[in-house]
Amino acid sequence: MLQVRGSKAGTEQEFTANDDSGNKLFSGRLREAGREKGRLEAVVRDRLTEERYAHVLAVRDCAAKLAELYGVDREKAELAGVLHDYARDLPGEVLLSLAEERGIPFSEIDRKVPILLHGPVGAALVREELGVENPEVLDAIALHTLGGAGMSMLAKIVYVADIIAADRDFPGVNRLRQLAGEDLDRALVECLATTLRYCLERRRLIHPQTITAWNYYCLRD
Ligand SMILES: Nc1ncnc2c1ncn2[C@@H]1O[C@H](COP(=O)(O)OP(=O)(O)O)[C@@H](O)[C@H]1O
Repeated sequence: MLQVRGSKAGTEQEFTANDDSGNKLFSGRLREAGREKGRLEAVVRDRLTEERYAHVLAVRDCAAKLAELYGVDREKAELAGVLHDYARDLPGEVLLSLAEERGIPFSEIDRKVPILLHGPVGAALVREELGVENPEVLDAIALHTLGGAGMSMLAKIVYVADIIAADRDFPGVNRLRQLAGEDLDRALVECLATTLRYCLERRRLIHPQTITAWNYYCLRD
């Protein structure tokens, strides 16, 4: 479990967290977000629908298990898991204007499907609002929907966990879960394939970043 220490000061709380080696992952002042003092989850819960919050907890737990399995820092995996959908319930026009204000690049496809910006915008917001500083955690949040070339182990774990978490239910998910327990890179490729197949079958747009990721990992297979 992510250790987040909170100390009440007026209507704000000071949050800090360290990784397994004691390095600071983040510290920041947050407005008091709920009755569970000191719990980052409460901050996230207030931003999301009930269903989305349940998904976030499932991704956190799945990412923690994968991190243990693959020797990745569990605290970072839990932090990225809890925060990955921080911007997921913001309206499309808000995501676009937040991206524009922060100089986050976006394409014609992002303009058409602005929800695809919730990863990079979420990463920017958790840095600004929660003081999350760890670049690997921020990167994992930014890449969790579209993937990308040269992902870190942490980013791969969060990407895969988002697709195979306990709340997900679609044909083939159990095979992906089994694969994730055996070979993270193969699981990543199969999860990318699942997303691409999903979009193709519905004749949806496909973001080029996911195609870049697909080609990158297929070339390395
Ligand atoms: N690479 C992609 N290109 C285009 N659309 C995508 C891509 N990846 C995901 N999507 C679509 O974007 C929406 C949001 O994705 P995501 O947040 O991962 O889904 P979910 O709501 O299941 O958590 C979904 O409708 C999904 O199908």
